[in-house]
Amino acid sequence: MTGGRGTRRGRREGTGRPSRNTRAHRTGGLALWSVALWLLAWHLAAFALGSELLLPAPLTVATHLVADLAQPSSWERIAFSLARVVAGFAGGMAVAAAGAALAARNRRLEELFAPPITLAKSVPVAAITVLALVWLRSSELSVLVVMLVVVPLSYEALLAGIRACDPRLSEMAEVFRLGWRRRIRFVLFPQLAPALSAACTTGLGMAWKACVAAEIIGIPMGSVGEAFYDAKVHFDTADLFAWTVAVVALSVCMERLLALALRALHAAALRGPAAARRHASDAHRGQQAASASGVALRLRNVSRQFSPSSGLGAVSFDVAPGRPMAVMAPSGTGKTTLLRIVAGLEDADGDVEGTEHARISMVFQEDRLIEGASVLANALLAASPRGSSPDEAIRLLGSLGLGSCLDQPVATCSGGQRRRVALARALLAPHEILLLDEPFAGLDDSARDAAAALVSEREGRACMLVATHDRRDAALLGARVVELHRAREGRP
Ligand SMILES: Nc1ncnc2c1ncn2[C@@H]1O[C@H](COP(=O)(O)OP(=O)(O)OP(=O)(O)O)[C@@H](O)[C@H]1O
Repeated sequence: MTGGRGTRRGRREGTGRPSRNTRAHRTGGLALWSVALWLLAWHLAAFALGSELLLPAPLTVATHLVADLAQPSSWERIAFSLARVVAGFAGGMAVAAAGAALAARNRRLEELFAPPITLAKSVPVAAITVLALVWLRSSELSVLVVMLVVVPLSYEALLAGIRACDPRLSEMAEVFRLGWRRRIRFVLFPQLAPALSAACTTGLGMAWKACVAAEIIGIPMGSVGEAFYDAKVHFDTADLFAWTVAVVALSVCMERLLALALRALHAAALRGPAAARRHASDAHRGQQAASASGVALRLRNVSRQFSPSSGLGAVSFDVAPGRPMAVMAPSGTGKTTLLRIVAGLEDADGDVEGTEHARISMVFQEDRLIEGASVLANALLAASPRGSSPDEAIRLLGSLGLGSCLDQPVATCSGGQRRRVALARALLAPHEILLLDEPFAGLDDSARDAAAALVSEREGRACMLVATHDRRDAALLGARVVELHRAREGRP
């Protein structure tokens, strides 16, 4: 069995202090020694120049900064500009997210958005600011300028992120009919998190730059930009540097806070249904996921031609509830294609009856798990809150030999463990039709026997269709066998 290996890996991942590499990664490479070295270089340069007007020393700047921050009016300035940065950033992110979601669905919309995005990317901040001054008061100006800087950056990062999402996970969500909350939380958000994080951090850094630049031009009263302007006209270079340091510190702090918040949100999202374990009731004990079925699956002349030499040849058979059917054929004959047709993921010629009102559950050819989520959260992903309880999931996972790694992220599980998680998810999802594509691939003999026994015991009333290369699987599940034939040109 492979459980031990996975558990050890899980312990490595799950506990202990972060490694040096992780810590360096989390600080974004801003190591203390490096900052100290650059401060020293600044100090030496200021000493060599010997002119406070041209380049004040770091200590002088620090003194000015402390003096500035001791005045309540400085905090009012910071609050004024911060509010505009936050408003522009939030508005920009919202516009970018909506635009990217629309553009990802429709190429025409992407083409429509391309010119304004290119324009917003290439027009200088100063030009936008001067133009915007024609329409807006200087106090509102920075919100618009920040938005115009944040939108193109975030739009492109988010669009690339959406495009990189795994369509196989979307199919999984479709087959299990996951509600929109679970889709966003488990399918979309974990995949988009890196793009979202990149968009947020670069967007926020640019937001401060754009806001201060707009304020230096528009000079709204009581803003950070006005402080910059005042320092400039009074040749107070030290004050200019002090405000620059304040803005950089604010920008970096906000960036870090946002990254932390996103990481926490990501972790919380993936904890998912497993958290419900604490509140599990025993009310559902012994209840089976498969509903009383009565559904019969009828296939008549079902075929799918992908090319003259590949696809599924015409096939007709019935699957009655409680009478499993195994489709067997050499590799490339169309077993997966047939299961995908029944699941509604593939168009086909011929008739498929019995799926219209039936709920379908499936073990896909690939595991299609939510990588960052735990074994238990994955198993419960498609379970109905009113159907399978966390207690039932824990018992089922225990029967499959996964009792010791319930909280382990599936990304750290072995191939055989992952296969059993995918099987548990399919068994716990409410269904009348169960489609199993090579369900025991990667399992050793004893794990295969145990898994097959569990499936037979639980699925007494479901319509079960299994694709396999192996006659033993059919025998273990007590399934009748239907042989498939390869599609031939001109003869489906
Ligand atoms: N979307 C597709 N576009 C083009 N050809 C496809 C597509 N899906 C499957 N095929 C082709 O159809 C044939 C049947 O594929 P399928 O995956 O259904 O076979 P299989 O019997 O499940 O094979 P295996 O046992 O290796 O998984 C293959 O030749 C495959 O290349």
